[in-house]
Amino acid sequence: MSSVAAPLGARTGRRTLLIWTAAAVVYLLAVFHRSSLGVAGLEAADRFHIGSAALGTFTVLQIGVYAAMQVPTGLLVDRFGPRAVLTTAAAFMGVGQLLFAVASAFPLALLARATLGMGDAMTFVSVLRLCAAHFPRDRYATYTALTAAFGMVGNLAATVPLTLLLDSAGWTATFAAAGALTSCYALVVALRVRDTPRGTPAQTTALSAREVAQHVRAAWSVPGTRLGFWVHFSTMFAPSSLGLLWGFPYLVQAQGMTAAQAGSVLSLLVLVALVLGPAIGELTARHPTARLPFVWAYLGTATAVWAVLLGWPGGVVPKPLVVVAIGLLSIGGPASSIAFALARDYNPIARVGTATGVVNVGGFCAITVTCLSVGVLLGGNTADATPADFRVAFLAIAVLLVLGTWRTWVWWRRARAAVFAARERGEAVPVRIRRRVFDLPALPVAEVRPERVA
Ligand SMILES: N[C@@H](Cc1c[nH]cn1)C(=O)NCC(=O)O
Repeated sequence: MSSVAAPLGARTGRRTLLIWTAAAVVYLLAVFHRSSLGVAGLEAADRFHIGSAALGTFTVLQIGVYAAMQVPTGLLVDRFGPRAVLTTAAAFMGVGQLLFAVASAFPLALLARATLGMGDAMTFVSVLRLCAAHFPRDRYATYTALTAAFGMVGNLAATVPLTLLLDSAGWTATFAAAGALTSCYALVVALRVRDTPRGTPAQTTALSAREVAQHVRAAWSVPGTRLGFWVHFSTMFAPSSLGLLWGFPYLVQAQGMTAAQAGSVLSLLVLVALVLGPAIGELTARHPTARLPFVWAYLGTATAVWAVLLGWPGGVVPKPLVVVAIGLLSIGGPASSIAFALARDYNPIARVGTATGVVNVGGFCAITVTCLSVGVLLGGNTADATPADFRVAFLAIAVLLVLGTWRTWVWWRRARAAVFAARERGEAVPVRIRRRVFDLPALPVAEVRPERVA
């Protein structure tokens, strides 16, 4: 299958940038809606008469729905194109938020958040599929990172601006306005977004039920996709789990910070990602061979950070060290975007949506497992948890980090072996790498099917 994306080194036109911006705004809205409970948590507890455990259910449900929807989303976007899926995503998020605005009972509110989660789930993969079609391969990492930066802006909008709106306009008006605006934006997407550059054919494929399974299997069996899955798994879950659920109680209850201090420290997760993300995207776009060394540097740093946080006697760490630790962990968000460049590089364009969905499952599975495990290990009563309790509960993060690092190592070596084998067959490979002492011995050529390496 050939790629009809723009050629390498091609200039990006104004029209392409407008199409991408219209699509990336949907992701900005998705992250805004996703994060909106962060500042509305106390009000939600009051409104739905629920405690902190039930409040956590909102987050776990939303992230669980998101993870479960990634492969279906990838398939949908490969079948119908990003415009149709993004339009549906904006409509889902709008309806979900409108429902949340008027819900006064917990079950209805859960349904609203699940609807929102469905829309959210359809967004990022669609925007990246659009990037793959509109930008040359050597700009993909840059636009992936810039798309992620739009998300960070959405996250920021869900902090102080949303707090002010909630304070002045109240729950129903605020969420109804956010929902209505998002529903209307679905129209903008339908009218403005184009799946492919002008003059190029559609890149969608209709598949039978049997072919759907083959399509997913084909994406999953590519060593580059599998490496992306584990890179995403290992890098993104810690900063996201802290930002979405456990960071605030950890900083307040285990580290003795005030609510305001904890909020400021957690805002580092967004600010560092916003500033460093595009720089990391540009660096890895220019130097694809730096992708995995960067991931290893992050994983080494994260291991050291957790060793300090969890190994500190008594569990109460000096505050400046906590700030540095959170700052370093926040690099995991931008580092996780490297995983999408791997999916893009090692899959044909018609399968990039599905491969991106597969990769995105990695991080969100790890976030779901972390959020649930930490809650279970804390014993359900977060309000009474001590620093020692948090140390035990956060061991779940250490376990997932070790698992993710090990699998990344395994699939890195396999992906490199596949690249060497493809090169020996005279095929074009996306990165120029040299054999190292840690590389696997050369695979028999028959073990690496041609379509595994683009
Ligand atoms: N790579 C992340 C996004 C990110 C980048 N910088 C900080 N976070 C990702 O996988 N996003 C998917 C999503 O739907 O948010």
